[in-house]
Formats: sequence, C-alpha cells, structure tokens
Amino acid sequence: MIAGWCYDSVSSSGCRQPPGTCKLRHDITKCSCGLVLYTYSYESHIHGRRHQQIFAGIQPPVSRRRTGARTKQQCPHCRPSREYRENELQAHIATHTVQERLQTALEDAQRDKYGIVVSGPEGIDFGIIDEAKQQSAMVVALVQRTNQDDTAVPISLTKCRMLSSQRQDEPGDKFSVTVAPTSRFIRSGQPHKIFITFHPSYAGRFEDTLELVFFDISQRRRFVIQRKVCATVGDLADHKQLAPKALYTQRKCRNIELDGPIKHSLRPPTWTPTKWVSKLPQFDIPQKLVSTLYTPEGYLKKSALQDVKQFLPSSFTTPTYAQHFQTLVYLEEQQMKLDLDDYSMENVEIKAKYPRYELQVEGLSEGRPSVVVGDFILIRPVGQPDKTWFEGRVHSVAMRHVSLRLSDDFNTYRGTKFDVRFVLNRLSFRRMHRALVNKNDPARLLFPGPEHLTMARPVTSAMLEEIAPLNRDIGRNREQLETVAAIVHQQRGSVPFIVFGPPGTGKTVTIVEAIEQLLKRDPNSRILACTPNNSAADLIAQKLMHLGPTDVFRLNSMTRKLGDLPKTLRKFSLTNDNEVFAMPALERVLKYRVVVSTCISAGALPDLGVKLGHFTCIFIDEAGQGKEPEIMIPIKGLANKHTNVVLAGDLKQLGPIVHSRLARDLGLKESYLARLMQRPCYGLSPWDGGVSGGLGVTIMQLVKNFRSHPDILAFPNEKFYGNQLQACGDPLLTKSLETTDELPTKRFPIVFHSVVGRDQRESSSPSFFNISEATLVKKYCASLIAKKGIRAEHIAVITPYHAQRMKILDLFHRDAKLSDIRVGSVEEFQGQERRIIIMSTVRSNAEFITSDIRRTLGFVASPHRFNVAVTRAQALLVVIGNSDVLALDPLWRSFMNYIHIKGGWRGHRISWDPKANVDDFAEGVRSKAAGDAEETMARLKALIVSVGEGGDAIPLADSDADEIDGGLGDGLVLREED
Ligand SMILES: Nc1ncnc2c1ncn2[C@@H]1O[C@H](COP(=O)(O)OP(=O)(O)OP(=O)(O)O)[C@@H](O)[C@H]1O
Repeated sequence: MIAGWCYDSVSSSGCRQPPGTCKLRHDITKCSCGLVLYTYSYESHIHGRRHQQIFAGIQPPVSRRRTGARTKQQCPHCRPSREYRENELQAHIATHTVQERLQTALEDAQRDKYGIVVSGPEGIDFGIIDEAKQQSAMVVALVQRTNQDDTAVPISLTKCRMLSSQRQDEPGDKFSVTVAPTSRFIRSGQPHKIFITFHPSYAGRFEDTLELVFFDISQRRRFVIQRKVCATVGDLADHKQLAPKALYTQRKCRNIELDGPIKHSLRPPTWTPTKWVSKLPQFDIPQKLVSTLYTPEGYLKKSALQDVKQFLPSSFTTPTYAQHFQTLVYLEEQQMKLDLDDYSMENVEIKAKYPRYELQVEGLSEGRPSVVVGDFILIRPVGQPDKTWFEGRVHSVAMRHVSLRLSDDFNTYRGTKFDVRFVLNRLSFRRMHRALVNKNDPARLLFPGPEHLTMARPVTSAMLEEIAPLNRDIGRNREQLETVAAIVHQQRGSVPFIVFGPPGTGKTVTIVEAIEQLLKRDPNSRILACTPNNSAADLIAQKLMHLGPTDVFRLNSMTRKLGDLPKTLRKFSLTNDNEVFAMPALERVLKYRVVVSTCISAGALPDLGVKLGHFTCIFIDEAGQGKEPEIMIPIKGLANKHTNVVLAGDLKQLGPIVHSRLARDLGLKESYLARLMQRPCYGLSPWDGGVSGGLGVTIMQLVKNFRSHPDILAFPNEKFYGNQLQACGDPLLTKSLETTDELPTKRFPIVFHSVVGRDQRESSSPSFFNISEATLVKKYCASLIAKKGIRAEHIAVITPYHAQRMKILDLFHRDAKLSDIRVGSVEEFQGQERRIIIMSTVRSNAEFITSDIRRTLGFVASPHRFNVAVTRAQALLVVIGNSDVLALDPLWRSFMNYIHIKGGWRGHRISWDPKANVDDFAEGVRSKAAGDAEETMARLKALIVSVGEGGDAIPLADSDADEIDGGLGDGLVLREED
C-alpha cells in the first residue's frame, strides 16, 4: 500500500546529515489513499506502523475545502502545526549551510509532483541562437496531468512567470511567457502549453527560471514546479568548434604508495654530454622533518606550525640564514611532492614504440602534472607479486603524452596494465640549497646595513656628465641617467643596488643601459643577467642582441622547448643536432661578456666550473617575482666579496608562487627585494648615510611611465602608486588608437565589454573556458588587425585560464592573420608590453555568487595580477568579462566604475550605480555577501513554505489557502474557469 514511507531513510533525500541525525523530515511520501505521510527520523518506525494500522483500506479523501471540515482519515501525526514546522525549520537552519538548504530546496522545486509533469526536467534550453540573425526564438513547454482523477481532485495552475520579472535590477525583457489554454485547471489529456519567447539583443548567455504555481484544491496546498531556462546568443561556428568534447568530471586523486623496490635505468634523453666539473649534492628532505610535520597520509599535522620551530633557527641572521631558508625550501619541496603524488595513475596502458614507450597523460598541456624532458616516471606492472617499480626517463613531451625510455627488462611486460607515479624534478631545489649553504661574503648581500656603506656616495653632476648614454631616451630622463650613473660608479663589493619603480617606468631599459655602460668602461667586466622567468630573460637578451653573439649568450635549460625561444635569439643560444638546448663548455662561457638566463638555470654555471667572482656584476630583473632562495642561486651561488648586485622590480607586481602554506606563513612568499626594501639603508628618502634613507645611492625610484596612454595608467596609478606616476609615453604611440572604431568613446582608449557567457570545463581539466568571451576576443582582434598599421605582434591576449588560452588559439589558427597573436597568462606577460592588450577574464558563474567564488576568479583573486595585466597596454586596453561576477571584487568594481563613467562600456548593461562609493572595499564585499545570504534565505523560506524542504509539498493550513486565493497578484494570473 505504501512505498517507503516508514523507513528511516533520511539521507536519501539529499540531506548532508548522517542518517538519523537530522531533525527535519526528509522522507515525505504519499500513501495510496492520497494522504501525505511523514517519516520523522526521531519518531522511528512506530509512527509508520501506527499509521499503517489506522489507514489500512481507507478510501481517498474528499476535498476538505469543499466540505469545510477536516476528514476523519487525516492523521494528526502527519499534520504538524505551523509552530512545529517553524521549530523544525529553525533546527534545520542550525545544522545546514544556506547553500545546502537552498540547493535542496531548488532541486525540489524542479521536481514534477502530484501527477503534474512539466516538460524539460533538465531545463529548457534554446540552444545557440545565431547572433547575426537577431531573431526572436520560441520554445513550448507542456504541463500535463498524469495520474489523478481530475474531476475529484482538481489542480489549477494559478501563476506562471519568469523569475527575472520579479527582480527590479534586471527587467525580464529577455524571456517572456504566455500560456494556452488560459483555463486554470489542468486535466489529463489536455496539456497546457507554455510559450516561452526569447528576444536576443546582444551576445552572451541568458538564464532565467520559469516558475509555475499550482493549487491542489482537495489538499488545500500550493506547490511550485520550476524549470531553468537558458539561451546562448553567439557565433554558431565558434560554439560548434569550441564546445567541450567530453563532459567535465573531477579527476580523482590517486595516491599509490611507493611500496616496492625501484629498478633504476640510465636512459638519458638525447642531450649533448656536458662536462660538469662538480656534482650537485642531493640535499634530500630530512626524514625527521617529514615525520614530525606530516601525517603518514601526507597531510600537514595541526601542530606543524608549532613543531616546525625545532627545525628553524631561533634568530634570522647571517650565520642562521641558510638553515632558515633550507627548512622553508624543504617544506616547499615536500608540498610539491605531495601535490604531484595526486597525479598517480592506476591500471593504464602504455604503448610500445620501441625503443621508447608512450604514456598518455591527461592535463599534460596544462602542466597538470608538470613534466619536462629528463624527468623520471615510475611504472609498475599491475598484479606483480614483487611490486617492483621501473624507472622511466622522459625523452619528449607532447600535448597529451610523454615518450619514455625504460630498461630492457621492461619489454617482458608488453600488453599489461600499469600503475604510474610521477617523480618531482629536484634540480631547482638542489640548486637553491647549494647556493644557500655557500659561505661567500654574505652579510652585505643578506643583511645590508649602514656598516656596509662606508664607501657609498651620492651621484654627482660630474658622474652624470661622464656617462654618454647609448640609449638616447635614457639621456633625456634624469632619473634613469642617475640610476645608470649610480650603478656604474658603485665600488666593487657594495651592497645590492635596487632599481625600484612601477610598471613601464623603464627599469629594464635602465639596467640594460647600465650593463652596456659597465661593459664599455671595463673590458674585463663580465655580467650575469638573470630573471625568475624565461620570457623576461628573453626580453633582456633581445635588448642586448646588438652586442653580437660572441659577447652575449642566452643560457637555456636543457629541458626548455626550442620553440619557446624567440627565433631572433637562436644564434645567441646553444642547441645540439636534435634541436635540444645544450650546456656550453666552461671555456666558452668564460669568453662571453654577458650571460642571460633564468635564476634557476644560472645554477648550472658553478657545475660547469664558473668560479665565484667570475661575474663582476649580477643583475636580477623582475626580482620581486622570485622566491628568495631562487634569487640566491645566482647571487650566493656566484658572487664573491667584489661582485656587485643590482635588483630591479616592483612590489606591486607579481610576487613569488609558493605551494606550501606553512612555508608561506614562515616567510617564503616575501621576495628578497621586498625584504631588503624594509631595511633602513633602502629607505626612499634622500641619502642620509643609509640610516633611514638611501635614495640615489642604494636605491633609485623611477616614476615616469613611458609605456601607456594616460587614461590606461590613471586607474593603477591611483590604486597602487598613490598617483605618483607621471604619464610620459610618446603620444605618437600611446594616443595612436584614440579614434579607433572599437572605442565607445573616442579619446578614451579602454573598453570594458561585459558579456554574460558561461564558464565551462571539459573532461578532467579543472581549467575554465568561456566560448562567448573567446568569440569576442577573436572579433576584436580581427577588426583591429584589418586596420592599417596594426600587426599581430602589436596585440596580446591575456587570460588567466589555460583552457581559455587553448580555445582562443584554436580560433586564431583558423585565420592566418590572427595566428601569430600571442595568448598567455599574466605571469607570461610580466615585464612585457603591447600596443593593444585584450583581456578575457573567463569566470561567469551566475549562480551562488558568494565570497567562495572569489578564491577562484583568477584575476580577481590577486590585485598584483590585476595590476600587471592592466599595465601592459600602450595604446588600447580591451577587457572582456562578466561585470556582475567581477563586481564582487571591490577593486574590479571601481575599475569598471572608472571605465563606465568615462564612457568605455559595451555589452551587457551595468547592474549597479557606477557612481556609488566603493572606497571601502572590505565593507562593500561584506555587505554584498550578507545581502546575498539574506536574499538566499528569503528565497529559501519562500520555497520552503510553498514546496517543503527536502521532500514533497507541505499541505497548507486553512489560513494559508485563503492567503493564496487572495494573493496571487504577481506573475501571470490565469482566468477563472467559468
Ligand atoms: N627614457 C625613456 N624615454 C622613452 N621611452 C622609454 C624610456 N625609458 C623606457 N622607455 C620605454 O618604456 C617602455 C617600458 O620600459 P621597461 O619595459 O624598461 O619598463 P619596466 O619598468 O621594466 O616595466 P615593467 O615593470 O612592466 O617590467 C618601453 O617601451 C621602453 O622602451
């Protein structure tokens, strides 16, 4: 008679509480007699049995409404009072988060109920509507009655509306709804047709909810059935080309234990043999550190922050410097090792391509996991009793697979399935340790103070006059010239000199000039120029190319892909016949006057035999971006007591990336540049012997921006640099696109194009893409490149997600004119500039926009990343994104306000008052979050009253029914039947 009504199956309704612990009814089901029964977890089965006895054989009830009296079949246990329901609701609210409760209620609202079936249970999708056609589209949803005797139990459709029509800030002008027939009552065999019409006006994704309110007269209950409605307006061909090939499923982390012996095999890739003069020590992570701080499962213990103190020195001074940073480097390595273990694979196949083996690795192109040539991968045939792991060496890395060499005994396992573990490449960590433990004249480099400044003098006009600038621009700017003069006149063995300045102030150009001046003045000078990343190192090498390949060498890691090196730099690098980078012999290195490399690659130089002090001056550009131990690879690894060090950077741009939370908390996130700048001798007040100011002697600040249009500079200048920056760029360049058609307001060269797209993911990649934004990026690029004088190298596209990068490149490859446009992340563009920058911010999740989303918004999460991204453009900046999502962040909100007020807005209209004050960032976000929560709760309560929570509809009390009859004012109210 009754299906499942007296079971204590609380969890089956989707409640997150363990079965039996939640105090609210979750399993509400119907007796065949037509009554609604409730199962209360705390009333156990007794109520059910009693109910069964009471109701056995009873006929369906007649309408209470008509008789005006409660039928005697009504079970008092099944009819909790309003007060009782309120109490339960409160108890439930106390044990569930707002999101959980709302989710449960929304899922419930979308279920068909009481024999009423609405088409489109998964949602009503208009599909992709061609933007070019601009035609209205219509879909028809059916409402049908299936299993009820409609004469005895009439159900009427009392309201039909789109929810957006209820929101004041978003007039429901996109979707509209009509119903046929216009009768209130739903009868079997006579479906009601709901006509939903969509009127596209601009590209993007449009979402709404169709809400149908029914009234069951016999049970005196109101209930709601909702359907999500969506439409996407855009380029049909792009959507077809970029649509996800496979549905996104979260990749399961598999941590396969290393529980068997490892069979090593020496099968290095086709590298040119290098004459290493010394062997890099291992610097293995101390086992004690791991066992003290981590659980056997690899989680950080709760006591780790306390326990780590035993591995750290009690003070941070020159003698304890190495121990302090070595501990942090061990922590970082351990975390990266654990992260990599999550990429282990079970039961996979390996293709034999003798003498190599091919292993498919999902996510390889995104660096998940990151594998480079020369890495080791452990492979074990499944089901072997001895559990031996075979060590494979990576010989090449493609988009989706790696090619490995293994030992000959591995051949016997052909056709078998394998378990795979990736092995962290430890080279960079070992190089950091080796540099840290070097004991070469460290105090002036690590903790510079007034005692190291005895020979320091400010730059005099005589010193300035002595400089004949090779770059005439430098000659015209006194600050840069002074900086060059200060560097050139530094005594041998001075404290590090800092060139500090916001974006585009010419730091790189200045240090390049200083390098050339040093070379010119002293034929014996030898320069090492390093940066934390390859693209910034390429930039410096390109600026020095005119010195010729006999003097300048671009040292590349043997694992770098040749294709990533700018073609112009090939003759400044060393490759072997297999097009793989090679290490030069010591004699060759010693001949070069300038070596340019990343900080990590500079760690190869001591192993090649380069002695401490060989380089007279070591320059580090973008110094704020590297971790201190990484920056120490060239500094402590190669400087002696005579070597000078010059750092250039900006603390408001990208900082070091640190994976270990513990290492971050202990200071690894602070760069060497940031730490030095806190020391008194680097104070930005004029030179006073280094007691509290060093301007002009130990540090120079550049404030003239030569890169960007004044309007592009204005916002970051105000937000990050206290309006200290002066826009001094060449107007011929910075104002060259002031009248381009793309601008909504001429002479204001910034566009914010708001588009409500959809952020999607595919297969196992956690990276997001947004087709609507990719289409817009393509359109802007195509229209700009069609203009006279604009070429692919003038444009760059910045996007925070790898998947979006790949989708945009996919579109660009279809058009020869666009295929050379560079698309990359903010990190790749730090230090670079382009005439036109187009940004795609990707995230567009319109549902549940609460504070938790802020963590994953890419650009939004980091003001530093935002600053770097918007300061790359010289003449035109186009930002494409979902304004409603970005507005969650006060910084973005004020940026969008700035653009809107200046007339640079396009697309989806702004949904807030751009003139409202957003100065108080934190307060704004807090009140938004609180507002969201309140709105969410209001929606939740409304739904709970009408549809019940976690179950079926709750019968209304008599007063409820009266309220409903008199109160169906909003939405489409249907005509009473005659
Ligand atoms: N004195 C100058 N006169 C004219 N243009 C200059 C001058 N100095 C630098 N520039 C130009 O300004 C632009 C920015 O210079 P550069 O890349 O050196 O700045 P940066 O401070 O290193 O920037 P970022 O912090 O973004 O790396 C370049 O196009 C450069 O040629």
